[in-house]
Amino acid sequence: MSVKEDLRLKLDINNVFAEMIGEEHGLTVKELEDAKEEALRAHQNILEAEAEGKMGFMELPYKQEEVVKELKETAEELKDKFDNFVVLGIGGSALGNIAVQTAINDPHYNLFEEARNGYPRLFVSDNVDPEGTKALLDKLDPKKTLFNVISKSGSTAETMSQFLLARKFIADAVGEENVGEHFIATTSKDSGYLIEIAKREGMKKFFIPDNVGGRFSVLTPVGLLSAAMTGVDIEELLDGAAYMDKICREDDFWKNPALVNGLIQYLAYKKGKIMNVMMPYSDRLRDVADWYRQLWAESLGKEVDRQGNQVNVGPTPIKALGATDQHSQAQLYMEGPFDKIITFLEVENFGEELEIPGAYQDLAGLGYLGGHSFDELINTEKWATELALNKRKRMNQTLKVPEVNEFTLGQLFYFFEFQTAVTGELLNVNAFNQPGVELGKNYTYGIFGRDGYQEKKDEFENSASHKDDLIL
Ligand SMILES: O=P(O)(O)OC[C@H]1O[C@H](O)[C@H](O)[C@@H](O)[C@@H]1O
Repeated sequence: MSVKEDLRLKLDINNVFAEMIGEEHGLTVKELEDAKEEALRAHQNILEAEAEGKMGFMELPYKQEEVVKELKETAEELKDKFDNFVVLGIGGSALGNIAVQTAINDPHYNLFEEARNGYPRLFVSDNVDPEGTKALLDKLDPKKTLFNVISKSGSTAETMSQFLLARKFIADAVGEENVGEHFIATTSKDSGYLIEIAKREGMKKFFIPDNVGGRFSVLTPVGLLSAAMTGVDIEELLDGAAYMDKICREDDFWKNPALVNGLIQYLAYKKGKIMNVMMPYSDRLRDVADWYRQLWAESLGKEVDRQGNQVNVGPTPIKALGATDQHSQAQLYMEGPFDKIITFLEVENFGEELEIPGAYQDLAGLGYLGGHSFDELINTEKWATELALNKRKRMNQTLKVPEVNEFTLGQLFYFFEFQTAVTGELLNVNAFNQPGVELGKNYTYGIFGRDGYQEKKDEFENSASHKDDLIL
């Protein structure tokens, strides 16, 4: 067995079957068998769309040699020049960066980390809360700070507002003429304002392929630059994705976990499991669940199907963290409505063997802990939760991650992206647009636009939908 085989993700779907959790709430193997042709058709459609150049995310593991070289050179050149590397982006232009950072560099990654191993500190600023935004700038020495503005559209209000502020912050410190050296733009090659600005200011630029949507873009320079700047092995990330891609191309249904799971998710949804919980038992995978939430929600939550019929479909993704949320969410998952399918992410080997010291042997309810290790404890808690869910007839399954590293993380990203495409096909929706979000963006623009902000705000507040609001 090669080293890479040792690192292959394993999907354990036993606990979705009726034999395990009961006729009424589970799926039967026959149901999957009967529907497997639908999944294979979905698979075929995806491969055909890929051949037409419409599935950009599937090209990423293979077609980025030049980009990877440039990313690595850039990181090598700039990592010593700057103490701080700040990503300005939102949604698909932020969540992947955070997920990589938490998984590979620091399981407790947050905005205020210390510098490590000669790499700059990474900050990801993905909101426009005035206090948070100001607090971040207060932490930075502008002369030692490099911003990476990420926006595929190049016009997202939150990101561009942050950019305008960051630009002034830098210009005030180093002068207008040097602004460009403190910014890298990651955007579409030829649409939107960011590319125009990048050219004007002489910024370094990286591009997001047109056929890769924001939420599928973690393995483009969107996610790869901050990874490279902080010492993550980006080639291993892409190798992991390529390895999973091969598995996802398998046209024997039962050998293709993305097909099997895409179909399970679809059938579960049809059976009323409209809530989709992702629960890693691992701090490192905490933000993968957050990244997945956007992927699943924006891809599958749709008003119309491919033929334009109103359908209003979409499972609601929920993120949880084991064991923490056993003490917050588990009660609902165990006894609440039968409307959930839970996916656990289980890590087989943690990087740390931490023993629980033995003491108080005379106290039976405590003495049993000593001598075990924390990795035994967290996984035992996961197994116990799984058993309790089975006893309550709750559909659940486990994706086993041999260990968390770049190669397995690349597999995880790719697996979920492919599975999302499959479930989108089965739901007969376009998994690659987000018209609902665009409407909100347009309203922001309409209200916030240059002229008459106050009048428009008053009009909005007095509009019919707000008139009857209860004022506390
Ligand atoms: O990268 P940008 O164009 O700035 O887009 C950032 C985000 O904007 C919207 O909210 C879209 O629905 C997301 O899919 C996207 O990731």
